[in-house]
Amino acid sequence: MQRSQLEYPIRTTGLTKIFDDRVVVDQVELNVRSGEIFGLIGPNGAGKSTLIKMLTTLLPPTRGEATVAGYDVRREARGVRSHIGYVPQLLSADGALTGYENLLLSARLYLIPRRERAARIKEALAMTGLADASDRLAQHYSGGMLRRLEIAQSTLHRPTLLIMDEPTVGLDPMARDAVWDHIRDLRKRFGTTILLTTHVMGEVEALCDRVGILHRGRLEKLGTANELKAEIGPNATLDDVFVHIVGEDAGKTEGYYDVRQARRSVTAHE
Ligand SMILES: Nc1ncnc2c1ncn2[C@@H]1O[C@H](COP(=O)(O)OP(=O)(O)OP(=O)(O)O)[C@@H](O)[C@H]1O
Repeated sequence: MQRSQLEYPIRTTGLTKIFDDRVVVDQVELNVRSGEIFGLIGPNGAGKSTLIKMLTTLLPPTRGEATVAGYDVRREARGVRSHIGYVPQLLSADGALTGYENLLLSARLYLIPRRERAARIKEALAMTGLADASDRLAQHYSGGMLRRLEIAQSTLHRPTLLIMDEPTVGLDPMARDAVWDHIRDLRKRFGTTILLTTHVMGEVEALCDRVGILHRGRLEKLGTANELKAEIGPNATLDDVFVHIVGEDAGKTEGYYDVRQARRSVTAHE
C-alpha cells in the first residue's frame, strides 16, 4: 500500500487526551489534506502541543483514533515516525555542532544511505540559504537560521508530512518571512503536507490553506481564513474570529517573545 500518497495524511476521530482528570484534548476530528499547509491556533494551554505529540507518537492518546501518513499512531508508531518530520517548540539543533554536522547527524538518524548523504545535505543547505554558514557552530546562528536548520534536519528524509510547533516564535519579520518561504518551497518541490501551530494570525493568513481553532481541547472551528471571517461579518479579521471563539482566553495568547528565551538548549553548550 502506497500510504504516502494518501488523500489525508492526518485523520483523527474522537482523539482525546486526559491528564489525571483533566481533558486536555477533547474528541478532536481532524482531516488534513495531502499537500496542504494547515495551521492550528489556540490560546496558551488550548492543547495544541499535546495534540501534536499524539500525532507524532510521543504521547499515547487516552481515547480515539489517529492515522498519520496512513499509519496508526498507537499500533504503527514506527511507520508514523519514518514518514514524518517534526520540529518541536524547543530547540532541537545541537549548538556545539556546525550546521553541516547537525545535518549529518539527522541523515544518519533517518537512515539515509551513506552515498546519498552529502548530496542531500548540500541540497538542504542551498534550499535554506545556509550553505555559507554550514561550517559555523549552530550556537552562533541567529534564531531564524536555527529554525531553518531544524526544518532542513527534519525534512532530509523527504517526509510525507512535516509537523512544526510554532516554527516562527520569536523571529523578527525578515527571519519569519524566510522560514515561510522555505515552508512553501518544501510543499512546492516535494508536495510535503504541513501542519503547524502558531499564535500569530498573520502567519495563518499568509501561509495556511486552512486553519483550525483549538479552545480548551476542542476543535471549535475549521476552514479557510476567508470562510471563518465571512461567518463573523463582512469586515471581520481573523483576530475577530479568534476572540469570538475563545472569548476572554484570547488574553492568554502570547505574541512574539525572544527565541533564545524560549529555546534554551543551544546555550547549554555555550
Ligand atoms: N504531561 C502533562 N501532564 C499534565 N498536564 C499537562 C501535561 N502536558 C500538558 N499539560 C497541560 O495540558 C494543557 C495543554 O497544554 P499544551 O502544551 O498542549 O497547550 P498548548 O496549546 O500547546 O499551549 P502553548 O501555546 O502554551 O504551547 C495545559 O494546561 C498543560 O498544563
